[in-house]
This record gives sequence, structure tokens and C-alpha cells, in this order.
Amino acid sequence: MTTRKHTALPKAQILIEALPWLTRHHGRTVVIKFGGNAMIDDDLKSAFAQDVVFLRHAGLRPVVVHGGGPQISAQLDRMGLESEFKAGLRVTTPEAMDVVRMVLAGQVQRELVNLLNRHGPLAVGLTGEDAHTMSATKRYARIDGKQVDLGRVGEITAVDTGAIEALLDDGRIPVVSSIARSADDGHIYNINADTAAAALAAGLGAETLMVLTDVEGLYADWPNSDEVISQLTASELEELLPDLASGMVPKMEGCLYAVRNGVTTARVIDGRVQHAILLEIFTDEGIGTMVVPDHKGEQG
Ligand SMILES: Nc1ncnc2c1ncn2[C@@H]1O[C@H](COP(=O)(O)OP(=O)(O)O)[C@@H](O)[C@H]1O
Ligand SMILES: CC(=O)N[C@@H](CCC(=O)OP(=O)(O)O)C(=O)O
Repeated sequence: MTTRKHTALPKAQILIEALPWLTRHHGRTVVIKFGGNAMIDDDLKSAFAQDVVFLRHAGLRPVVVHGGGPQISAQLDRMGLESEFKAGLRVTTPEAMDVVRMVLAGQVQRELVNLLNRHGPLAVGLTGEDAHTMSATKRYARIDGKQVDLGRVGEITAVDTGAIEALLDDGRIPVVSSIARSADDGHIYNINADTAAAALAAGLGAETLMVLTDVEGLYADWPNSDEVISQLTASELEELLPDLASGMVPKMEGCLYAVRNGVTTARVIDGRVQHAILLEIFTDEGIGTMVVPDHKGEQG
């Protein structure tokens, strides 16, 4: 008797190839930062949502922290308000803060929650204001040795991961907007989303921080060459930090903070590649840039 030819066999092989990664990551928390510049089209956003739901069903504990810089700038523009960045951070007047909150919590977060919930009752949105998830104090920038006022831009002083952990324990996918309550003056604060993701990853004791953006990773000599640094240690990154420009600064500072505070790997990957998250988590061909602690003992 001949055995029947199963045309779907290659699919089974692909699933089995993922087994070592499924085993390794099972039960682990992964914080995924989805940047405003990576949310460039509807297909990519749907693929992002599929990947996050896939991780959840594969037994990981995904937490989404989202940005929305371009979306905030567009709304400020529509309202005739100015957008100005200093040291990579948005100068945020009290009026602009209302717009930041409206766009992040009312628009971008809602869209991501709805995309994820096409796959079931999984996603729950919150901002750092909820349940004291993120507390902050006023942050100043230092430019050419001088202290510069950025308005309602905050520096995270504490994270309380209780609400996020309760959601994760309940099988939900928390989607967090990068706004913090004030620790001292009753205001709310605008937090760079990379910084928020890194602080939450550390607070949650996440295995992985994954930052999706609109470039392939950290370029060794940006903008002169497109050679991507595939892996570097925390100390190597620390040396590079003073030479980095604009949007990469909070990302790489966040990666450094994360791996110095117990996160096993922090990665910057290209959100323009469909299913970038699955490629990164379930295959050997890691894409983008991976930051690792100097030596195992450094992890918390
Ligand atoms: N060394 C570097 N490697 C890669 N990108 C860099 C580098 N230095 C600066 N950049 C810039 O940082 C940008 C990513 O940051 P940003 O625009 O804030 O993205 P996001 O909205 O995803 O947070 C890139 O598009 C690139 O223009
Ligand atoms: C203080 C500060 O700059 N906050 C950011 C928050 C959003 C963000 O970080 O969005 P991306 O990840 O898309 O850049 C802003 O107002 O644009």
C-alpha cells in the first residue's frame, strides 16, 4: 500500500521549525513598541495585529506600547498649532498636551485596539495615567550645556505594572499610550514612546523589548551608509550614543536602559517589513539590530 501524499506537509515542517523558539519564549513577556512612522499603511497595521495575536496564542505575553508622532504633528497642524522638537522631544505646551492625549489615547490607541480585537476579545487600551502605570516629573533637555524648557514633557519616575500584569494574567493584550500622570504637580506629561516602552519592559521584567520603526535597524554610519549593526553589547552602544541623531537617540537610550535593567534583549527592527515580529521571534534570521547585556551577570 502506498502512503497518501499530503500536500500540506511543508506547512507542518514550518511549524516544527518554530518549536525551539516556541519553547524558549513560552510564558515570557515581550514589549513591542509600534512607532508612528512604522504605521504607514493599512496592510502593515493588519499584519502587525496578526503577529501580536499570534504571539499571544503561541503562549507569549505581548504588551504593545505605541507612539504616534506624525499623527500628533498632523493634528497640531490642522489646528494651526506649532510642532517643534528639541533634542528629539516635542516641545509640548498645555494646549499641545491636550492634542497629544486626544491623538494617542483617542485615535491611535483605539485603532490598534480595534485591529487586535478583530481576532477576539483580547486587547485593552490604557494610558500611563491609568492605575498609576507611569508617573513622571517635568523633564528638561540639555542643549549646548544649557537647560531647555520643553513644557509638558515628562521624565518617568516610577512604573506600576499591576494593571498590565492583571490584564496579561487574564489573557489580554495591553495597549499602552505614552502619557504619564504627574508624580508631583497634578499635570499630565507627554513621554517619548520609546522611553515609555523601555521603562515598562524593565518594570515588567520582560524578556524582549522590540522597537518597530521605519528603518532597517541602527545604521553604523547614518546617513552615509546603509550598513546595519546586527548585534552590539550595552557598552558598545553606550560608546555610540553621543554620535547618534534625532529619532534614534530615545530608541537606543531605551534599549540600553532595558538591557541594563534586566531585559534579555532589546531589538530595533524594520516595521515596514510585513510580519517583522514573527521573523524576529521565531526564526534564526533575526532582522534589525539586537542589543545584549555585556555579560550574563549584568541581567537583573
Ligand atoms: N544611526 C541611525 N540609524 C538609523 N536611523 C537613524 C540613525 N540616526 C538617525 N536616524 C533616524 O531615526 C529615524 C527613526 O526615528 P523616528 O523617526 O523617531 O521613528 P519612530 O516614529 O518609529 O519612533 C529614522 O527614520 C532615521 O531618519
Ligand atoms: C515627548 C515626545 O516627543 N513625545 C512624543 C510621543 C509620541 C511618540 O513618541 O511617537 P513616535 O514613537 O511615533 O515617535 C511626541 O509628542 O511625538
